[in-house]
Amino acid sequence: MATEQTFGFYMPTVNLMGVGAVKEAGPRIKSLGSSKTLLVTDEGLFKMGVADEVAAYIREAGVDVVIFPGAEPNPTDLNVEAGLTVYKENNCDSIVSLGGGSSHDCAKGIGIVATNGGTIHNYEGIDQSKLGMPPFVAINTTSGTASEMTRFCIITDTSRKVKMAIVDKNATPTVSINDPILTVKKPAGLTAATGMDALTHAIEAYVSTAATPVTDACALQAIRLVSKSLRGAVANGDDVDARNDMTYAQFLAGMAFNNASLGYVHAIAHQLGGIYNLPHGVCNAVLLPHVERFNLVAKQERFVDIAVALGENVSGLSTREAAEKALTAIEQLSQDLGIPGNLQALGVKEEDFELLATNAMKDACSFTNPRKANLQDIINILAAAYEVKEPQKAPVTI
Ligand SMILES: NC(=O)c1ccc[n+]([C@@H]2O[C@H](COP(=O)([O-])OP(=O)(O)OC[C@H]3O[C@@H](n4cnc5c(N)ncnc54)[C@H](O)[C@@H]3O)[C@@H](O)[C@H]2O)c1
Ligand SMILES: [Fe+2]
Repeated sequence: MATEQTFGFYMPTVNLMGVGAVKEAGPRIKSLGSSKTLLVTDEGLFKMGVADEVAAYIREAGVDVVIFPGAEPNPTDLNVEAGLTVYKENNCDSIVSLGGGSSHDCAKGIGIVATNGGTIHNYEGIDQSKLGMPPFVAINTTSGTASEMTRFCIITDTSRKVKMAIVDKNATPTVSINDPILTVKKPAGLTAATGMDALTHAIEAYVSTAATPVTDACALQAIRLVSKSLRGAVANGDDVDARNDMTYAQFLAGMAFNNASLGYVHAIAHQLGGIYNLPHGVCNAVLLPHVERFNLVAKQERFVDIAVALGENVSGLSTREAAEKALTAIEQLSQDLGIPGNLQALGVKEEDFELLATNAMKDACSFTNPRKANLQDIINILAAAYEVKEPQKAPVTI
């Protein structure tokens, strides 16, 4: 008889998509009862003037704004502390995050500690907080992490050099906003990296031990959209149709992994981010074919579905041959996008493999990987991903 297990489905209450959606930020935060909001963003978007533009929409709606541009890429516990101080000193009563995963996760960290107290380290793991965050509108600009709609919050513990995975229903924003126009200025390298992050979310969710028919539908459509439009979005950033497809792809992938969770790609990538501060999407892209080669025996039929969703012709092939097509399609996509071919090119050191593997096995994302690995298996995956292959001609700058 099957073991009892309940599957939930989490996402924000309201999710706004499409050209012009960003203008809704003001009315939405106002309607949540706010009179003064903390706008959490990163330095890059602040310097580009995007934060001021969004602040103007919020002020137009009659809500005061304090901008905190202190979310660093791979945001840290120190960023959360600094943002929390600004939130409290200014008596803010809500949060708006603007940016990619780093801004949203930093903002979630601020929100969780603002209502629950303590420090962000207290909330590592699954559902460790008691209270919901303040009213929270998340505006996405990267089409990758889907953090604007997930209950995941990834914060680097600077003393341990570990990315803490905080998976908490209370970390879900109240409203998510995806306006493809905000993604048009993304450079090709960032588009490639964040797009591969979205693909990794979809694939890890599809082969996860917690997948359901609902998450499967989201994951497969996300993979189809990435296959259709990621190359185009990287080749021509002004292609709004490709950008729009990628906002839906990353959102659908978010719906999938927010509920089915992830696997060893993310569990290992979090450690690479924590130790070397590397871009999250690039780490995932390099690890993805190697982890899924390890996973192949666990879910062969599912890899056939992935191959088909990636546009591969599998007719006449055995299940095993067709499943392999998923791996070659992933590698071909990475190569077309100019993603670095191996971990060595990213500056990863072989002497760190054991520490990386040990910490990856403790990461909350590892629990739903379809094939159980021991320490040596993870070290072997790292070693395979480390090997030198053809150097890539980058649009990806790391
Ligand atoms: N919470 C989640 O569900 C979740 C899921 C996956 C990854 N993550 C985390 O998210 C982080 C990565 O986030 P990310 O990949 O979205 O990137 P990011 O937020 O770190 O941003 C990277 C850079 O892109 C710039 N940028 C952002 N939007 C831009 C735009 N439209 N035009 C030009 N430049 C732009 C930023 O200024 C920044 O310098 C990592 O810390 C990762 O661990 C979180
Ligand atoms: Fe990710």
